[in-house]
Amino acid sequence: MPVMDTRSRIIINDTTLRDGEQSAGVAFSLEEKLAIARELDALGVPEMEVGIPAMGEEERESIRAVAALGLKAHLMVWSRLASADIHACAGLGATLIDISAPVSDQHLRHKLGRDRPWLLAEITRRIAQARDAGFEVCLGGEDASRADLDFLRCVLETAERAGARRFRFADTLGILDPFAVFERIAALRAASDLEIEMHAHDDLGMATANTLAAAKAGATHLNTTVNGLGERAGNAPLEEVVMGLERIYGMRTGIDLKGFPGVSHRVAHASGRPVPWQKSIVGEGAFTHEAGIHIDGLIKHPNNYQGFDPALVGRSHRFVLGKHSGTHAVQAVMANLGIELTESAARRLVTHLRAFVARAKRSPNEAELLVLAEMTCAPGSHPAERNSV
Ligand SMILES: CC(=O)SCCNC(=O)CCNC(=O)[C@H](O)C(C)(C)COP(=O)(O)OP(=O)(O)OC[C@H]1O[C@@H](n2cnc3c(N)ncnc32)[C@H](O)[C@@H]1OP(=O)(O)O
Ligand SMILES: O=C(O)CCC(=O)C(=O)O
Repeated sequence: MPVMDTRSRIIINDTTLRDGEQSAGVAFSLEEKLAIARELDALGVPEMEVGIPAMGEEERESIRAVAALGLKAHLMVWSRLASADIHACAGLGATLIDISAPVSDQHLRHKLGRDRPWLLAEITRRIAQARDAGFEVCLGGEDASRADLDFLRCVLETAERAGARRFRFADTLGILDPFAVFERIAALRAASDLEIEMHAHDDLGMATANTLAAAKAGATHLNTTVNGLGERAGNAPLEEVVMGLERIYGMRTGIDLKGFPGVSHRVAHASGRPVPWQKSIVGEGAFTHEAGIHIDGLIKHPNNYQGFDPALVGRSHRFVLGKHSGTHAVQAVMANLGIELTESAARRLVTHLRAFVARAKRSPNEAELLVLAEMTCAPGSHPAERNSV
């Protein structure tokens, strides 16, 4: 098993503006595209895939506008394995091109109506064309997960000979698991000097794990999208991949983790795809606690119930009271509202809380909590146990 060199730096190639926008029904306005590009650049994302020039003049204009921002990030454009597509990519200000080549027999036969020899010859021709147009070339291996591994080795060899610098391994349908990704990327790593970029989809909920497995097997570049936005079930989320690399493997990506909430909010708003409440890192619930034992543990020492400090990603712990609250949580939350409760008053409040949540199917807000506290401490309900502060 090849061991990843944790001193090397993995390059994030974020494709929110290409595969992210391919999410059904999503269309960024020019202003939204520019704002997302600026924000990703400010976070230190080193590469961005910013669009598909073959789509037409409006798309090309938006790519020119992103390039005109003069960002630090290198810009990539996406192209089919077709002369006209590559031609459309020229002169827009992007330095990198991803030329997408379907590499599985399924796609070759049943999508393009072609065969393997045709593909190898076409790869050579189109990479030469893109190099002549001044591009650094990534050959995109569409449906690489279903491609024959020996043929894939041939594809990489052909691409390298033609002047490509990178091969993108696309798990187009999101069908691999991390062990299979590791094996395939390690095999290609051993066979080729090309940069290797992993492009994962989340159809089986494996996108982040597969992307990290690729990094461990020697991939040099990883595709991400903010919030995991993307085709069907989406792509590997930027925030998860970066945190996984940094926290699990100790690899620095150079990306400002504290900027995740801001860019997540911007992309959720621009795409009209809200972030699920429980979504890791950027979801509202990711650092929200109700369970009594957890809140008691967090009060005693944060490391009891945190895998990493939420401040690292610009977040903080939030305590809510509900069905699963314990007395320590009740005392802590009420103290924040200026009400000191004895343990026995807190116990009675827990009973009121449970009744409230069973009725309302949600946690009480601040005003409702104060009413519950009043009920708990009302005459006949041991008022001596409450000390307003
Ligand atoms: C897995 C991925 O994410 S790949 C990226 C997919 N992204 C998109 O499709 C979004 C943008 N797409 C578009 O705007 C349009 O599909 C366009 C402009 C690219 C093409 O539109 P059209 O010319 O109307 O073709 P249409 O989309 O109907 O069909 C796709 C054509 O591209 C061909 N094609 C598909 N992939 C490739 C490829 N990698 N290389 C060469 N040809 C390809 C198909 O075989 C088909 O060709 P055919 O007409 O000879 O059968
Ligand atoms: O560049 C490529 O070929 C990959 C395209 C893609 O988005 C995918 O296969 O999921």
